[in-house]
Amino acid sequence: MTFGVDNLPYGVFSRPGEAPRVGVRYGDHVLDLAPALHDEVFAAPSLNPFMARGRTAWRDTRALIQNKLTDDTSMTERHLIPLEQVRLHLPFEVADYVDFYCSIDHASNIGQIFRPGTEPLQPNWRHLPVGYHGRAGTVVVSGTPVRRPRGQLGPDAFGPCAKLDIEAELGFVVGVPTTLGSPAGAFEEHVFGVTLVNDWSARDIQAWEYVPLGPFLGKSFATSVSPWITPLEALPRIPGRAQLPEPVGYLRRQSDWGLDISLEIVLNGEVVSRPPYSSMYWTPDQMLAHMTVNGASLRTGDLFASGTISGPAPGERGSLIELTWNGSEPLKFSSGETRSFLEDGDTVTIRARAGELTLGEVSGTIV
Ligand SMILES: O=C(O)/C=C/C(=O)CC(=O)CC(=O)O
Ligand SMILES: [Ca+2]
Ligand SMILES: [Mg+2]
Repeated sequence: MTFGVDNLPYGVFSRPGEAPRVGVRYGDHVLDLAPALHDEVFAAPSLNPFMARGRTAWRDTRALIQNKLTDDTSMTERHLIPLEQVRLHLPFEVADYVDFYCSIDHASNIGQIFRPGTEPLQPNWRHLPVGYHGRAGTVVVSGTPVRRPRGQLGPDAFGPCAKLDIEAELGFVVGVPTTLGSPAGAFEEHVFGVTLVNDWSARDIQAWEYVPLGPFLGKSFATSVSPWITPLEALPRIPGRAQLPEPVGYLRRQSDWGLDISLEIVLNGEVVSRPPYSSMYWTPDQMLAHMTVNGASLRTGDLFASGTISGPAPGERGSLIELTWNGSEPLKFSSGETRSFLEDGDTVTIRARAGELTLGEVSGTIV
């Protein structure tokens, strides 16, 4: 089964006229958790109250659901709702949103495109996971239409973005908060699970506005996430890749948090790229350590994303600006159409697998 008992991602769903509540995906059904487990925490319209309970509760709940689905089938069948009957909502209330820049291949490509003739990686890049704070309020669930942004495109140019792009990323969702002034503990004590992210980017707005403070309006108009949060516990882990120079103390890895996740980017029904998460330079435990080393606190519902996932091969790039080399090498489709950047009506879907496990997909159409 595609979404079997080894997977069990969490989401928020409703049927027409019903209040949104928490469920778990099982095959082509959603298990309605509040009545199935007799626990009102799942009657909430977001995962936040459950995520705040912490790792022991996450583990116990997962084991309980697995037992009920395998042993207690008559009981659970009453609470399994076919997916086609439900609407899926934003699964958690997004507290803060941070976006990193952890792919060495993406950073090298973007450096060459935006700063030709200079060293593509900035001097800090191998010493810390570079990131910026994004806009939590414009994180939307998969399926939400994305309106082409307008803005300043240069000194005397204002209008609709002409270089609308995607960024295929993995997002990490925080369950357990910290208090202001104390750095976070172990990664697995705080992070509940992962979601696929499309960090829509207006390259022309970005290129003009972002010096020297970083991305602002070029990325704040919409960020899409998948409706299903895959629990960390379900994901196979691998060692992170070698890092040179060795990172400073607080960034040294304590355990393996590399993830062997294979992504696919689908544009109007055709696969245009296959980015491998295993090629990321900085691992998510390092992102969390960096984000909190100054004493900044975490809140339940914080989302931090990996940054665009690009592998070393041309067919593994996680954005159109890289895949088309800033529009100079347009993509060709079987219909004969070509694309440099997104046009109105285009639909982009990012999907992923971790070994045998399927992750929920994130999709959006430009309007
Ligand atoms: O290096 C630059 O000038 C620009 C970088 C990006 O646009 C990438 C970004 O926002 C972070 C990421 O997704 O990797
Ligand atoms: Ca990004
Ligand atoms: Mg964004």
